[in-house]
Amino acid sequence: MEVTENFNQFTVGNLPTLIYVADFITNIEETQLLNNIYGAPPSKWKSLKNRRLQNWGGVVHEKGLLPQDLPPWLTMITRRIYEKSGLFPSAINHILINEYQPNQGIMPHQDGPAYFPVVAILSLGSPVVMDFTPHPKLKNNIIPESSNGDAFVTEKNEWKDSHHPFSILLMPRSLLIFKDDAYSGKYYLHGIKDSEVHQYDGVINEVEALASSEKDVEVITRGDPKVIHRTSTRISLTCRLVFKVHKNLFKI
Ligand SMILES: O=C(O)CCC(=O)C(=O)O
Ligand SMILES: [Fe+2]
Repeated sequence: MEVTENFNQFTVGNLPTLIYVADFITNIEETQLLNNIYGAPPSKWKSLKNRRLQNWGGVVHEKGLLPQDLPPWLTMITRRIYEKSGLFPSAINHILINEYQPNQGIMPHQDGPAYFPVVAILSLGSPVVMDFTPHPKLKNNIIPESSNGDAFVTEKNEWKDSHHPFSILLMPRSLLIFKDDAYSGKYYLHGIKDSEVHQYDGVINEVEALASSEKDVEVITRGDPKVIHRTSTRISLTCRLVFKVHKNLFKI
């Protein structure tokens, strides 16, 4: 599937295919989303070792999705991503909402096999740097994590010659979409460091990200080194499509 003309202008880096859209939502929409997320019943949160998450759209199993209707405050966003990107073959039906404290992150991983291989991540709150690392050659250290069907992999410093590590700065209200090599666990893992200071020297989208950052300027040091001070919580919405949807639990 081709990126819509509308979104083609937002591709960043040299790799197929990363798209960074600054200010995909407004400040008001960001506040409304945060109100809805924190207004959800406390039981909606699941605590992991290094972050909390909410799962929306149903439970992802190896064999597909046991679907649950998405609330309108989420479909308002997923419909916009679906329509503007042109990258999903049908409507987005699964959203993982991750919450990170300033000293929390997500270890390098590839997204699970149940998903159509395109992911859209909407960022709210504190900026962070996401790192893309070439997949380790050694595959004997995969640690499965059951919460969302994703496979997590411990870090190694080996990579294929043609694929080098790179990073991307994720500002609040921005949308990141990646697919192809950047998505495929064969080539890259993505992760976020669990440190309160993130260096953004050399990120592939520095110009695009900083162009819209006036009001976030207090957390960004433009000197040497270029760093972000993560002073507040970050929330991300990981929006994906699970192709196989099971209407009936007992047929799985
Ligand atoms: O929080 C993020 O930006 C990344 C989340 C992620 O990679 C995932 O949920 O699989
Ligand atoms: Fe991921």
